[in-house]
Amino acid sequence: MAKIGIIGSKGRMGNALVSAIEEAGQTVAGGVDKGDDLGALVAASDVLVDFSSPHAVEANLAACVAAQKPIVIGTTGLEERHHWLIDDAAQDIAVLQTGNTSLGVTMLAALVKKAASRLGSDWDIEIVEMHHRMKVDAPSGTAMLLGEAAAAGRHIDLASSSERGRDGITGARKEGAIGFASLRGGTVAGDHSVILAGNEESITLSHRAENRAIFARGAIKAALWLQGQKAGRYTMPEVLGL
Ligand SMILES: NC(=O)C1=CN([C@@H]2O[C@H](COP(=O)(O)OP(=O)(O)OC[C@H]3O[C@@H](n4cnc5c(N)ncnc54)[C@H](OP(=O)(O)O)[C@@H]3O)[C@@H](O)[C@H]2O)C=CC1
Ligand SMILES: O=C(O)C1=N[C@H](C(=O)O)C[C@H](O)C1
Repeated sequence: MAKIGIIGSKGRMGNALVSAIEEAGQTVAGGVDKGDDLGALVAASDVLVDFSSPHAVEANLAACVAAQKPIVIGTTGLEERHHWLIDDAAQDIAVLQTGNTSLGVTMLAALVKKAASRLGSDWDIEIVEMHHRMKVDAPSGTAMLLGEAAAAGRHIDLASSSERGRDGITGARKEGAIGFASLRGGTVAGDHSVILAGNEESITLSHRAENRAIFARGAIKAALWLQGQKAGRYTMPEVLGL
C-alpha cells in the first residue's frame, strides 16, 4: 500500500484526491497547504501529488529531490522557468507534469495531434475552454496541452504560433496560427473544444469533465505508476499506455 502525500490538500483537488486515494485502496500520508511543513510530509510519503500553485513548484521539487521521492505535478499556470526546474529535478527523481490527468483528455490530445497532422494549414485551429468562476489561470493547462498536441502534429512551435486574448482591431487571422479563448463562470469542472475550421466545413473535438474525480483518479494512477520508475520526466500517455 502506497503512502501518498497531497500538496494543496485543502483545495478542490485536494479533497477529490483524498476520496480517490481511499477508492484505490491506498493511504493518505498527509497533506500541506501554504506555510505548512513540506519536509515532514515528503519524509512521510512514498510519492507526492501536487495540485496547488505555480509558486509552490520550486520548493516542492527541491524537497522531493532532497528526499529522493517521485512527484506528480498537476498544478497549472506554469511558466517556462518551471519547466526548466522540472527538467532539472527529473535528472534525480521521477516526475510527471501534466495540465490534465484524465483518461479522456489524454485520448483527446492524441486525436488532436493526428487531425492536425493530416489536415493542411488551411484548416485553422482554435481552442476554447470553459471553467468555474474560481479558476485563476488562463488559458487552462489543458488548453495549452491540446495546443502543444496540435503544434506537434503540424511540426510547428506553439509559442511563436499562438494567438491569445484577441481584442479590438486584431487584423486577419495568421495562417497556421493556433488560437485560444477562455471562458469563466459558474461551477464548470472543465470543458475543452478544439475546432479545426476549414473552407466550408469544420470539425470539433471536445471533452467535458463532469466532476473532479476523473482528474483525481488519473493523478493517483500516475502516482502509483511513477513509484516504480527511475529518474526521468514522464507523461500521461505512458501511464495509461495510450
Ligand atoms: N492537471 C489536472 O488534471 C488538474 C489541474 N488542476 C490545477 O490544480 C491546481 C489546484 O486547483 P484547485 O484544487 O481547484 O485549487 P484550490 O485553490 O481549490 O486549491 C489550491 C490549494 O493549494 C494550496 N496552496 C497554495 N499555495 C500553496 C503553496 N505554496 N504550497 C502548498 N499549498 C499551496 C491552497 O492553500 P491556501 O488556501 O492556504 O493558499 C489550496 O488549498 C490549479 O493549478 C488547477 O488548475 C485542477 C484540476 C485538474
Ligand atoms: O482549475 C481547474 O479546475 C482545472 N484545471 C486544469 C487546467 O487548467 O486545464 C484541468 C481541468 O480542466 C480543471
